Amino acid sequence: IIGITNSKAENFSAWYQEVVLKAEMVEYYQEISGFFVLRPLSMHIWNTIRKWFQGHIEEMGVEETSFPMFLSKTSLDKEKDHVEGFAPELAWVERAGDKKLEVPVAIRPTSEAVMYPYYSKWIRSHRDLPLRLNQWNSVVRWEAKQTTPFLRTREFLWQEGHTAHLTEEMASKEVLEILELYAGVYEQLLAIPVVRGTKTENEKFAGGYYTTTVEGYIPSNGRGIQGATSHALGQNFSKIFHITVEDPQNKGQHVNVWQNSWGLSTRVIGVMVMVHGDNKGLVLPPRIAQLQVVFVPVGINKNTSPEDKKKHEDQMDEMRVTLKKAGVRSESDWREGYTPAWKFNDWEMKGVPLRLEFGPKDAAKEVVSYARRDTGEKGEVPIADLATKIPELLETIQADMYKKAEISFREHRKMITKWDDVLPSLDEKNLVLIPFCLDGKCEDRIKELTTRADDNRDVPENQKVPSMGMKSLCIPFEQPQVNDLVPGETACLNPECKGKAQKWVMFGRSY
Ligand SMILES: O=C1CCCN[C@@H]1CCCn1cnc2cc(F)c(Cl)cc2c1=O
Ligand SMILES: [Mg+2]
Repeated sequence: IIGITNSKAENFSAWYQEVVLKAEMVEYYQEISGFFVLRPLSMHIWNTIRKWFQGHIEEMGVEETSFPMFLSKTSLDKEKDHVEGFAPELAWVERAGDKKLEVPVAIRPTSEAVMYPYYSKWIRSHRDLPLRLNQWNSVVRWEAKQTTPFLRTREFLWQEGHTAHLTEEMASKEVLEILELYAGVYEQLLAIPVVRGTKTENEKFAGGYYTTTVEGYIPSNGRGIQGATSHALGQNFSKIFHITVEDPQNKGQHVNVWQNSWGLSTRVIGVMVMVHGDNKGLVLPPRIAQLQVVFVPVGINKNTSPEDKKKHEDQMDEMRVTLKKAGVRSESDWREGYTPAWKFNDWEMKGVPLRLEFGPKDAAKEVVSYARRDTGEKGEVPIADLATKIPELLETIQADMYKKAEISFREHRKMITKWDDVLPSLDEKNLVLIPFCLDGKCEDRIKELTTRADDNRDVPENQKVPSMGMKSLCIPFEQPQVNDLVPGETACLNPECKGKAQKWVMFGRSY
């Protein structure tokens, strides 16, 4: 059979793996586990994101760089306090050919330690600021947990931006500008809504000052997922790596620069698959679809005369030219020996946003019949109107996909003011907004209190209720304007906590 055999609702992880394989997005790298091949469909999505993001950061004055992919042990030891937690993820090269390396080198898991010694060398005067460099590369983190395509892989493509500023204000302004671009990648390109906020102390980048984040929501299992992060590093790294400039305000004094670092990875593709995919397979938002429209000839068979077939082909080619001029990426599927129905399934599995069926009856009426991949809605478009109606239809599909995901996310963000309502709400696939004291120990306890003893043993796979506890996802910039939380007065929701709530914090089971 072609098509997806796993049901998204019944077995989400099996469904996901089947979709990314059958839609020809990835291949498992059989030789070494945790690594994957990105195939053209995925690379088109990544390159569309890259072009969009690159255009925007160039406007901001960010320049591109490329640093070596290896870290020396010495430079890693400089920041050993924050590296220690990550040590198990580091991949090392100990030998070249049959020669042992004097000093083993690590493959970059991120590039702070590679880049910042050179920031120290290049940044002398405040006129060298702001220094803003970004690199598009891949990094390796030898994950111990189960890997899965796009979402958790031992190597992934990303961009990592690293900037240095004279003042905290200039740095913090950029942190938010970049975060807004990350939100744009999700909301403008991938039709996925995200909540913008700040990470709590427990969840932020330990080496940094504060972390801002865009958080996504996966309706199938009600879990939150970190979309991308934009960190203010404060002066932490400029102290470690001695990146200073002479203070223009008072000569002779040296100040440590204020730094940011920000990253978005191919994880975004996995989020898109999970949010929009269905039981027929991938559903691609038109703006990132390599193939936006596929023409499938119908009503053509062995009884069709050669001249009629030729005429039909010419008409379809003409329509494709019209669409190309209108900026629409389309193909015709003239594969021999496959029925239209087979072709419909195949293109639906690959997520093509819009199918145009064209047969002799359509030709006689001078129309083409369409079928939307997101809703299945069918209709007709006069051939004469293709150049305007098809781009409009694609934009409608893009907007409707976003709207559907936005409603689903909004309806599954619940403000909770009674502790006993938390678990039932999580079990209904919600994220929760709770009055929280912001204390890291309290957060640890909340995770424990919401971890269900694994009494799922005898429950069939698709009824298994996740037993994982809830983590904080972010402190949303947009705080609910209700008087259920008076900062410093309302109690923290954790029944064991004596503290006072400071903020509404979004918690949930998460990736
Ligand atoms: O998230 C970003 C955006 C782009 C630039 N970097 C930051 C922070 C990265 C944190 N992080 C994340 N993972 C790591 C894994 C490691 F093995 C080591 Cl040694 C360090 C880290 C580590 O610092
Ligand atoms: Mg990690």
